[in-house]
Order: sequence, then structure tokens, then C-alpha cells
Amino acid sequence: MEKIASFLFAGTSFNKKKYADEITRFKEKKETENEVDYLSSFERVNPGSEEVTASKKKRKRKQAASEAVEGFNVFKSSKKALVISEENKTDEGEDNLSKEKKKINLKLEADSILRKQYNIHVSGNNVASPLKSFADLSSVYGCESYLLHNFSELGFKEPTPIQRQAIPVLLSGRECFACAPTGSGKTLAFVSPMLMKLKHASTEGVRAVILCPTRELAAQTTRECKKLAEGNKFYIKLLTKKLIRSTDLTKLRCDILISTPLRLSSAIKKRKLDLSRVEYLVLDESDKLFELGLIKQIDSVVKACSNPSIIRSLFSATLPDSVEELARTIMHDAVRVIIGRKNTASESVNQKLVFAGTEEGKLLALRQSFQERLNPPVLIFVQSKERAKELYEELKFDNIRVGVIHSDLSETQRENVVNDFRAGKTWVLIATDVIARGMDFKGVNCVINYDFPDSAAAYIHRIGRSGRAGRTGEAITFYTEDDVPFLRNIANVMAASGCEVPSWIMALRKLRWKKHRPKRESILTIPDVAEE
Ligand SMILES: Nc1ncnc2c1ncn2[C@@H]1O[C@H](COP(=O)(O)OP(=O)(O)OP(=O)(O)O)[C@@H](O)[C@H]1O
Repeated sequence: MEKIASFLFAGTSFNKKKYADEITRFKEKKETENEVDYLSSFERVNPGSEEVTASKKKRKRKQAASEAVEGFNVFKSSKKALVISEENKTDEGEDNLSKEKKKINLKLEADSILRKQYNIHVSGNNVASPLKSFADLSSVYGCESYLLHNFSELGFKEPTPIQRQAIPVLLSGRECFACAPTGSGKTLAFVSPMLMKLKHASTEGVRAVILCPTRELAAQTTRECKKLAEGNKFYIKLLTKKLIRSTDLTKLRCDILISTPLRLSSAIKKRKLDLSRVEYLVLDESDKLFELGLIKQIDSVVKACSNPSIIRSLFSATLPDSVEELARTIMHDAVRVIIGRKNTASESVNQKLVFAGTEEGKLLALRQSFQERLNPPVLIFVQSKERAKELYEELKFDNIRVGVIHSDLSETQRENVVNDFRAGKTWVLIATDVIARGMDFKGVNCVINYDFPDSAAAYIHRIGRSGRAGRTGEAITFYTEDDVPFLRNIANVMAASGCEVPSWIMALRKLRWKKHRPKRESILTIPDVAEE
């Protein structure tokens, strides 16, 4: 597949032969000085061939990250830039080179200013310029009018920060790790470049794959993809049980395939689905996909996508270092894009901690808050399907339009529950973490963590169902004595996103957090149901 040359150098005509000596000199410096690398697009190194230890890689990345965070001062103070200009002064014949360098430096400064403005941090060599507006997509990348028309129809006037940077990175043919807050438009950030690069429908088999950790998210992503592709006749398919049963997958006509890892890996194994032509692979909610339970399936999908020029990208609101390390082993020269700070909650959610004492106390507090003020739609998270069923039994007698979703429901039942909540038929949805990630319910006013989340990442994703796309939201987290040892971890997330946290909580000891799912007393107070 064709790789587009770095946007930084688009329109310049640098004579590589003529300046071979300079290139060699700068290359030598790069190896010794660890500075920002303007020239590496001339000599793309294949990182796969480097024998670098994990810790060295980490150090390198940290250095790169801090360079990016320093913004354009990095370029201003760069010794290399000084060396370049000193040498050019002494050699008149290299005037043109000097002009090119100045042009490049100006471009880099402009990029840095834009990145600072939108809190975009990047690391990697020759990262494409961020978008100033959606119009850049047509002026710089030749985007077809249907896509811009669809943005405008959907009411998207300006790209969000992750879209400003991740779209040009992917369009420039680079692999990408992207971490941006919940509700900040990551879906469009990976779907649009895919549509632009695929250009038109084809009969060549599956050309792009998007993996999502749950069926609900896969269905939602399929819908979003279709909305964005409106006007271009792409074959966009959700891999469902029905599709698997009713179709000969060896002849599947499909440009973009969206699936959960389990379904896709079994379709590869049992139904001989051919993914060898896949040009784009997106792992959405990538940290979830790299968890123990799913890693085998991810591995089989990655292996099946055997096209050597495939572009892979990882998107999530939380991206632990361990996942990055693991993912780096399969990615080539990836660019890292972080919006704001890694692993932080959305700043548009007002977060509160409420001490509920006991399980009974939680139910009382919930009922009281609904009596005082119920501002639907409200999402309530509990730690298990059993507890979801119990809370549902309690609330359904309270004259509240309530729904429940958990993994014991059939695919159709789950679909109906989600649709009812989207349509406003139910006001309150009780859920397990099955819908904690990625689900985009419009205008959820409040998320209640009835049961304390089992990790900081789970907290960030759960509360991120509110406060999306520039709206504000609220999150209330109940805690009991059992949860106190883990309070500090959540408090840190709250403080990092600008919420007030009582000082006694911040003074608690920070625990290394393994999955926190204490055995809790039953929620049920209704005797008949409790005895069933
Ligand atoms: N440029 C834009 N301007 C306004 N709204 C946008 C824009 N891009 C996307 N949106 C809207 O923002 C909402 C959130 O987008 P999306 O679901 O992609 O978020 P996300 O970053 O993937 O969140 P999560 O981490 O929870 O999965 C959606 O309703 C989407 O339609």
C-alpha cells in the first residue's frame, strides 16, 4: 500500500543527494544527542529491526514525550537548529537549504502552537501537522465532499483535539496510539481516515477491521460508521451471529468489518474468513482488548491481518504503560497522541463521593436522591449481574421507568434495553460494566456508581457516559467502609480532573489496586423476591 510522504515536507524539493553529507552528520548527532529529528523522513528506520530493550524503549519514549510537551520551545532551543544555521552561514551555496530549514522550522512552530492550544501531546518522528479545521481535510488530503457534507449534517463544525491530530497521523500512513478523554470524538477520529483511504467500495474482500470489546459498542460503531459514510456506497458490516450463519464468509463483500474479538476470531477459525487484505485495523478501547481474557483472540485477529503494509491504531481514554509496551511489539514506528493527560477523567463531569455506610444506606441514599431530584437519563453501575437484577427488582416498584442490562440477557434483549434507554422510554438504566465503555447515550445527566468501581480505568469509563461532546454531567460514587482503602485512587482521578476532594481522603495511603470487588450484602429488601 502506498505510504504518503510526511506532510511536513509536502511541497518542498529537498535534494537528498546534494546534501548527503549533512544528512549523515545530522544522523550521527541523532544517535548521540536524542534530539528532535527533523530529517528522519529521509531515512525511515525500521524499528522492528532494532534490538532495543523494553526499558530503553520506555526511556526513549519518555524523552520523546517530554520534548513534545515542551511545545515549540524545544525547537527554538534545539542545538541542532543552531548547528544547521551556523553551517549555512558559512556556505553560500547552501542558501536554499537554509530557506527550506526555515520553512520547516516555521511549520514546526506553527504546529506546536496549535498543539499547545488544544492540549495535544505527540511523540514520534515527523508527526503530521494537526488540522486547523475540517477544511484542511480537502485542501491538504483531498477529502471527498460527501464526508465534509456528513460532518456538517451531523452538526460537527470543528474537529475535536483528538480528531485534529489523529486524523492527519493516520492519513500520513502512520500507525498510532491515541489516548483522549471519554466523549471526545475518538470514533470519528479513526473512521474518517479509514473512509478517506479506502476511497470507494470494492469487491476485494475485507479491507478494514474495527474491534470493539462489546456487542453494544460494535453495533454503535457500525451505525456511526454508516452515518459518516452516507453518500458513498461502502459495504459496512457488523459481524453478527446471523451474518455468520447466513453468509459464506469466504465470499463476504465487505469494506469495513466491525466485530468483537471473540466473534471475529471464531469466524477466522471456523468459517475461514480471510483478513489477509485488511489495510486498516483499529483496536477501540484497546486497553480492554489487551486484558487477559481477550488477548488470545486479539492475537489471532492480528495474525490473520497479514498484509505487511497494514496500518494499526489503538484508541482509548485509558492507556496503561503496560498496554503500550505490549502493543509496541506489533506496531511499526507508531505515533503517540495524548490529549490532556493520560488516564484522566473528562473535565466536564462534576464528580462527588458519598459515604453511604452500608448496603442499606446506599439504597436509602438512592431513593432519597430520586425523590428530591430525578434528572433523567441516569445510569447506575453495579459490580455484578446478580446485583443488577436485585437493584432492578427494588426500583421497578418505585414508579420509576427503569431498565437493566447485564450479560445474562440475550443479544436481542440487550439491544432492546439500549434502544429503550436511547429513546427515553426508560429514564434510569441499571448496568454492569458491560456498557461502561464507549457507549454514547445522548445527554446522560448523571452516572451513579452504586457499587464502587473495581479500578481507576473502570471509574473513568463509567463516569464518561456523562459529560460527552462538550456537555456537562454529574457523577456520584457511593462508598462504604469496604471501599475506604481504595478511595484515594479514585480521589486522585477526581483531583486530576479539577474536582474538589476532601483533604482527609487525599491523605489516605495509596494502595496498589488489584480488582476491587468485595463481597457485598444483598441489595434486596423485598422478602418474596429475596427468598426466590
Ligand atoms: N467534531 C465534533 N463536534 C461535535 N461533536 C462531535 C464531534 N465528533 C464527534 N462528536 C460527537 O461526540 C460524541 C462522542 O463521540 P465518541 O463516542 O466518538 O467519543 P469517544 O471519545 O469515543 O468516547 P469514549 O471514550 O467514551 O468511547 C458523539 O455523540 C459524537 O457524535
